[in-house]
Amino acid sequence: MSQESLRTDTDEAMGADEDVMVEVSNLRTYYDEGGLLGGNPVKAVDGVSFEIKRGETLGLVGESGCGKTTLGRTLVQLEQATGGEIRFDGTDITELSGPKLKAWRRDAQIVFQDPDSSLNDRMTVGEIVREPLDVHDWKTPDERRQHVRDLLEKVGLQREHYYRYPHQFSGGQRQRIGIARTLTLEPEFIVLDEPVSALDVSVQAEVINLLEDLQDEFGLTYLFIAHDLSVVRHICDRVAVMYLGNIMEIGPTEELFTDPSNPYTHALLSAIPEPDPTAKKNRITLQGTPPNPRFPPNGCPFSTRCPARIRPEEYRHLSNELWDRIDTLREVLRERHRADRSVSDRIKALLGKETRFGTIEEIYDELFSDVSVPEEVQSVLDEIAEHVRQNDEATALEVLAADFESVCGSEHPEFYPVGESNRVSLCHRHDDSYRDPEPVLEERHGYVPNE
Ligand SMILES: Nc1ncnc2c1ncn2[C@@H]1O[C@H](COP(=O)(O)OP(=O)(O)OP(=O)(O)O)[C@@H](O)[C@H]1O
Repeated sequence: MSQESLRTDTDEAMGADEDVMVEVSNLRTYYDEGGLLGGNPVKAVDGVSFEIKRGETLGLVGESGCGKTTLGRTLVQLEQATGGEIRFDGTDITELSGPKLKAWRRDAQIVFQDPDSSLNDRMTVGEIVREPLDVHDWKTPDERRQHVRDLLEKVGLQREHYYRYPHQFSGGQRQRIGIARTLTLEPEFIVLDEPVSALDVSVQAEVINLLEDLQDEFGLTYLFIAHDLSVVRHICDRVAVMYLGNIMEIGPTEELFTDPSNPYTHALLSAIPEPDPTAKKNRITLQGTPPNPRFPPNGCPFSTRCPARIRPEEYRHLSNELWDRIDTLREVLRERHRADRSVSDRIKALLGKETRFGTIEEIYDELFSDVSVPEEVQSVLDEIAEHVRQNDEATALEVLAADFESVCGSEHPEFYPVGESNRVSLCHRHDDSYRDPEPVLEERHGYVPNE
């Protein structure tokens, strides 16, 4: 489905007259692009599109390093977008500069995870909270002081705290100071980047309640970045699930939690710890770690770890175990292909001596010695081994892809409408030509959603 038809469908599902505040289209934020050494940039945010409605809280979840902070920082222009658009009430803010950018910055603020590192210990609380007003030359000094004292009260501190220093406060109180500072210029939109993760569990709920109260009082719109899925479920109206710079699924919170569609959402939700330690947990265990965002896989971003990856029809009879080993071989070859061999490794390889890479025989011994490998698979493995012996991992990967690859490894999926509200999910399995993720997850991993 194209982005355009996706938008139309989603608009219909959500009610086209909803008041959209932020519209993000095909946004990319790359680091180290065109650096001195050239090479591949870090694709921290790699083409995301979504909307945030006025007054709502959109949650952003995903494993560490998937690009959540970069996306949040790009939305408030602390990071420069590499491509795409961010429209706030229709204006593309990636195009703003100079006084126009400065004026817009009043409307969008960010609360950081760690109140300790975001507050200057040599300034009084009053100076910290007042600073944005000074920068923007807001009204008179007297009115600024008055406004700051009012704000301290609003965030649950006292007016007298104006002359104290941050180190005189607890972690929860320091986060309240940070929140007061973001409110000084009366923003409409706030990115909350893991605002309670650094706090004691006992004060997390208080700060969450404060954020909810402030949202009601000032009509704020939030992007709420979090690791803790139970907090997200409590506070967010909708949730976006991110993996390797992409949004994999986005939709209303309760629906997404009770009826996930994307294999990655299934995996993420199945990893939530069970409150009852004796309960049998129905889990999907993801192998390995996410790929390096400098070298995202071709095709679907989740393809290298997907527990529901589509397999080529002609090899459907192979056992799950053998498929796991073939998938591992692909990852080993990808690693070897990317790894920069040291000079001494190159010399050793040229002299026919052992290098840290190990031989293909050792790898095959590890992977395939205890599984039954049919002849047609063995002949492909032999061909792959021959290329690896010539240090030609690129051709080895091509041979592997030609035989064992499916659409997941070759084509970037499109968004498909799923669930009751037509929320969207990025997965080839939503195409009618393939089986849905759920029966495949059950067959391969014994995983039954919501069991
Ligand atoms: N300034 C930078 N220069 C180069 N790479 C960066 C920079 N900042 C982040 N990255 C990389 O971009 C990717 C996304 O990082 P980001 O911090 O946005 O992820 P995240 O999902 O917020 O992670 P976490 O949950 O651990 O905070 C990571 O691979 C990270 O190493």
